[in-house]
Amino acid sequence: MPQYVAAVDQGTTSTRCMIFDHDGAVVSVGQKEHEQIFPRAGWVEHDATEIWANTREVVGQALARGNVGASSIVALGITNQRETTVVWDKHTGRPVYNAIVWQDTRTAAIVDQLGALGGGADRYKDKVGLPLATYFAGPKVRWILDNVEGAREKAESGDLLMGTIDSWLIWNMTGGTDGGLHLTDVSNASRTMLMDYRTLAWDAGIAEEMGIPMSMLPEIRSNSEVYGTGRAAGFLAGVPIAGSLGDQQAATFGQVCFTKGMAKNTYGTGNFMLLNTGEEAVPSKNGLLTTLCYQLGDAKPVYALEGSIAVTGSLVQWVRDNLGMITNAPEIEDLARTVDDNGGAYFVPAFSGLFAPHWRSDARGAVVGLTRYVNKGHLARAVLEATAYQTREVLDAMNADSGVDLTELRVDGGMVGNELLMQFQADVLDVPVIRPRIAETTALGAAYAAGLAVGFWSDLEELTAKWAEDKRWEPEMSTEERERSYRNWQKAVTKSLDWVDEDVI
Ligand SMILES: Nc1ncnc2c1ncn2[C@@H]1O[C@H](COP(=O)(O)OP(=O)(O)O)[C@@H](O)[C@H]1O
Ligand SMILES: O=P(O)(O)OC[C@H](O)CO
Repeated sequence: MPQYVAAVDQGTTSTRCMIFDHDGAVVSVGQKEHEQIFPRAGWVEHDATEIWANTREVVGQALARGNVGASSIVALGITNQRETTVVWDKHTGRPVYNAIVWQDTRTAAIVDQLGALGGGADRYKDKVGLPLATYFAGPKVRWILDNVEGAREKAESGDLLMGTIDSWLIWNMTGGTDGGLHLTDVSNASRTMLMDYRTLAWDAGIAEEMGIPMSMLPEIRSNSEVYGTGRAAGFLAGVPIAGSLGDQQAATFGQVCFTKGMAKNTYGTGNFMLLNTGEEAVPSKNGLLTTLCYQLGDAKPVYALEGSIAVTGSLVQWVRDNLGMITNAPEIEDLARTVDDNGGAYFVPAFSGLFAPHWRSDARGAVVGLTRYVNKGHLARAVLEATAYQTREVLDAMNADSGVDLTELRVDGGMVGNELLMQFQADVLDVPVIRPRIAETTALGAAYAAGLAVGFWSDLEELTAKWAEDKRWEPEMSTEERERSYRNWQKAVTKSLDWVDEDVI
């Protein structure tokens, strides 16, 4: 009987289940979008209960579409939108508040207060590798405990659990209120601001400063080991849950960036470039994050430098949903191809402030360079170019921090189907951009981690041999044009800064 590995990819916009065979080929897919909740400007929430229901549904869809029985699944891997935070009651299994999403900026005041204790944005950076920013999970827990009636008392009496989405799903999959396992993995834990990246243990001092009782925190485990088995009704009963990675680390794993100096860039809701720095954690001087890349069982952890960009594909969604300029995301390419250039317009999508390499929560979106000449086509170009320019900022920081001069960039994610963007990206970076044959690298990476843990695949060499190039874009732009347009982008960024103050929501 053929055997398979399943992966659940719980992303910002949708939840997917993908079933892979031994060659790493996709056998079937189930997918469902969930509601994006925007209660106020800058706030972004998900219903964690809906996410768990969707997870069960898409697993059922994938099994049915592939005509695969649960008994043929040798392992399940999980990968997830990172930093998005759930706090739930361990007796009822109900979240006390919606999940606060990674893009949400409501913790700006908490973050400022913590920085004011000394050290500013760098207060915890030496320990956790991250600047104080609204992006990360710890301050989101603090906000829930401060703002949801009764939550702090319950947390202090040990009745509440916190987790990123991996923890929430694993707890539910393994039985929930009936003995569900409360754990997370090193990659997700490294996004909380609560884990010391050297010891891979929670830092009690930081948790205390953030007002988070240690009893809420999950146990930290490696990315590839059998954590437990599926126990929830109707959910892969008895299947080993054997891999868990944050989605960007999973994509790095799926792109087989197993060697120091290899990097990938994922183009989804946001963009995330990760460079494998080997067993050495490299502190950043240029606005990048020092983060866990992966740890396989008892092996030494592998670290990464990461450039996180908050808004890339979600700008295309915004153009579709809020402006109605297009009816689906790929149409932006057709619109952009109606003109030859951006007509002088630059779009800085600082909807959640600016992440790497700026970390400016006071920034907000700006379109500059407008004249009566600019039309919809030019704006569509400016929207796509924003992704490429933000990636250039991150790549420059990556080269400066690591001393590695990247000679090519492996790409994946929903936006890499956009050929115009991929060519412009190669032009702006002046390095070739390469798309792999299996573009679903996030789910693949989680499947690889789970399959390795149960011996379905033997080692990293076997996985490396499965990677194959699909398409490559070579730089074509003149140096003069590249640098001229990039200077304009940098000027546009300055116009988005210093916008939020007490009068501006
Ligand atoms: N052809 C395209 N051109 C531009 N953007 C696209 C295209 N196809 C998808 N996108 C964008 O990519 C994102 C979806 O990518 P995906 O990797 O599925 O995201 P996530 O994992 O973050 O949910 C959406 O934000 C969408 O707007
Ligand atoms: O769900 P994605 O693919 O947009 O990824 C979100 C990131 O993990 C946020 O850090």
